[in-house]
Amino acid sequence: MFKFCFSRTKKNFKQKQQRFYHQRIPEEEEEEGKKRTIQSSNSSCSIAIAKESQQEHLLSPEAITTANVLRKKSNDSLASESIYYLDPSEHFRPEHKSPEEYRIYTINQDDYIQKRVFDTYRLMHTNQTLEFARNRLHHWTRFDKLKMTIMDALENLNCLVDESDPDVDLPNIIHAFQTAERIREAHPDLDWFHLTGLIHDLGKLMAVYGEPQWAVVGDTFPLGCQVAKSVVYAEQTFMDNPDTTNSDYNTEYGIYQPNCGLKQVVMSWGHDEYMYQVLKNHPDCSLPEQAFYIIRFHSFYPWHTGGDYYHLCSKHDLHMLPWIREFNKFDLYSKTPEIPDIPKLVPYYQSLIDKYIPGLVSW
Ligand SMILES: O[C@H]1[C@H](O)[C@@H](O)[C@H](O)[C@@H](O)[C@H]1O
Ligand SMILES: [Fe+2]
Repeated sequence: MFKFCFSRTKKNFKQKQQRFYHQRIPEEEEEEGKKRTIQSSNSSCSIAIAKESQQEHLLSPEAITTANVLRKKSNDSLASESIYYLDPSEHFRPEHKSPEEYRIYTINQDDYIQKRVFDTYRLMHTNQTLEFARNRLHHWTRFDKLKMTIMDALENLNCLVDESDPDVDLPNIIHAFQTAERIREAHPDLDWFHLTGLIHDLGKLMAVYGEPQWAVVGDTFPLGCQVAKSVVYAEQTFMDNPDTTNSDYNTEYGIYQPNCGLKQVVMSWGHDEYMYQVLKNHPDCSLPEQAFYIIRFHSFYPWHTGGDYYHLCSKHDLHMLPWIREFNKFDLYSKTPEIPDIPKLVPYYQSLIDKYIPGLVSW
């Protein structure tokens, strides 16, 4: 049984209050909810990953798997432990944004979201080197961390707020269902596409299990070659990255051959590549090729939206680009304050999981 709650600092909650209708869950109900979730949760998933990091916006894995109280913990000292329930019945909030109001990246340190986004990219662009990405690929593609179904993995996204995203300040599971439902509305017959929308960001699970957000979330970019201008904060955030002064890596092609194809390119390490690898490794995954491709490159904005890096693309990449662009519309513009009625949607998406990615998945 899904329950979508999270606690907020008083300050943040005030901001949120302007955007959401919510309802405080009284203490007894909170306890009740806890019991219900424990009874119905699948507690069998084993966790073999170090649980060292208790980062902001993350709940410890124990808390998720044992109590399964789906709420977000803040490190802010003002944090109240109040639990708020986002009421899914209140659709159609007034303040929808126009397309131009999405993906705003400024260096305004007074805006807490912009500051959070900038800080995440600063860390990412300082620490993502070719060597780092190769190392993380090796680490995460051992698939020896845990075994968990797709639905349980999704549930874990309940406690992750993506710190790189200026357009979402909600747990990522909400974004998953928002994207999936938008695709379903526009392409009712493409059930694999609905499921792709639902799981495209599932690789962010790495952040719940210890990987810092700068190595999980955010737009991706190729390593081992020059950074293009369309990479967000390209001018302000790469000065401390050692690869930018390595003469093997800082030319237009760097280590790559012309039109070698994106599958040859080492991208900055993150949730796209990880989820692609997880699905590729799952023996019973029957999603079509487009789904794999969308999942692998949906965050490569400097290419699919910025128009850079075409010199590394193969014909196949160009052939797949329309799918990425089609997907991107729903991924990006579904980021609204409308909260989908997730429990109601679960049976439909469970049927798609059973069809395309059944069973326990190795993470
Ligand atoms: O695909 C998206 C996109 O790249 C966003 O810009 C980023 O903030 C998110 O982390 C990612 O999931
Ligand atoms: Fe993503």
